[in-house]
Amino acid sequence: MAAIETVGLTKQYGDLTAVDDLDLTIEEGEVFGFLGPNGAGKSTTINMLLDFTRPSAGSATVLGYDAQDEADAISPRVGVLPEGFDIYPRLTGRRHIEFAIETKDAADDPDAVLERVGLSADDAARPAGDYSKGMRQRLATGMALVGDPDLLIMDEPSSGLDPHGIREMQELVRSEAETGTTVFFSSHILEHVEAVCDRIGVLNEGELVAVDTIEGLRESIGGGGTMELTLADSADAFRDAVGAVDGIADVTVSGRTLECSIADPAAKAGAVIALDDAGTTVRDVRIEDVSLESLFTTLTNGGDDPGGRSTDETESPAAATPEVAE
Ligand SMILES: Nc1ncnc2c1ncn2[C@@H]1O[C@H](COP(=O)(O)OP(=O)(O)OP(=O)(O)O)[C@@H](O)[C@H]1O
Repeated sequence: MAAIETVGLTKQYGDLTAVDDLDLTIEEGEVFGFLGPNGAGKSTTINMLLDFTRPSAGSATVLGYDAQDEADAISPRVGVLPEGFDIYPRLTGRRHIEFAIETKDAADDPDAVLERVGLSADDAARPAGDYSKGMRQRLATGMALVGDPDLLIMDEPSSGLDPHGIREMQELVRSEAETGTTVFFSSHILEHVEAVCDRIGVLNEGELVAVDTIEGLRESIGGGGTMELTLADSADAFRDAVGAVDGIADVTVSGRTLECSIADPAAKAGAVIALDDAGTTVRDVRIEDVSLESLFTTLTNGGDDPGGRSTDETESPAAATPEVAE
């Protein structure tokens, strides 16, 4: 059974198609990164999965249940970290966790949950209204983890976290996945997605423009990346030998160094062999894969332009705020 499956899922706001005919399957136990520039439709998709907003067309199942007709069966098994999570300012962190435990009728130990998300006993005793953004994010994550959900849906989980917190979040996501939890998280911070996801889907202007592993995506846009080879001899005499290798393009020479663009990952070994055959010794090799940043830019035509879309934005509800069913 797929953890999430959408078929032709579409959301229209007036003339704006926020999510356009989305077909997506996420398997159980997978860590899936849902990537896209601002306004791409990530939160709208999440809101439809959680029945916070109704699709204009298409359907979705979550943990085998229809996201709209059987939402009551889904919610106890899903942990949600909404974008822009609203805290109750006067309640302590601990009380928030206790509240989540009561609501989900779970048996978690609040202290264990707080520890898991890196909130100390002192922090937990303070009103959440005094928390920093990162502490609020930790608290929201703790609330999402209550009840050992089968599916974690996280909207921008690293928002507000410092580098240490981001690493902890990544470890937490991986350890949840190791226990069989499916993790679906949206982000536009590419490195975070790269660090933890089995696969990513890239949404652009409401349309799914790619779904693959990061490696697969790199290959699909032509491998990419560069290789720098430092030789024992002056590199100029070996430019042609390496340039003749299939999958190597744009060779530039500087002293004993050759820098090659890689169009096919298999060309890396081929280049080293060709240089050896040509009679020189390769002293050092540095490979730089195409960055996820440039991959993202390629897939989203710049990535920073939610424009081209209608501007009749009214409100963009956070996942925490269910929209009145239309
Ligand atoms: N309630 C609403 N009414 C009108 N338009 C909306 C509403 N909610 C979202 N939209 C529009 O739908 C599009 C997708 O928004 P969404 O919040 O899903 O994007 P996102 O990918 O989550 O963006 P971000 O990364 O900035 O959070 C945007 O153009 C947004 O303005």
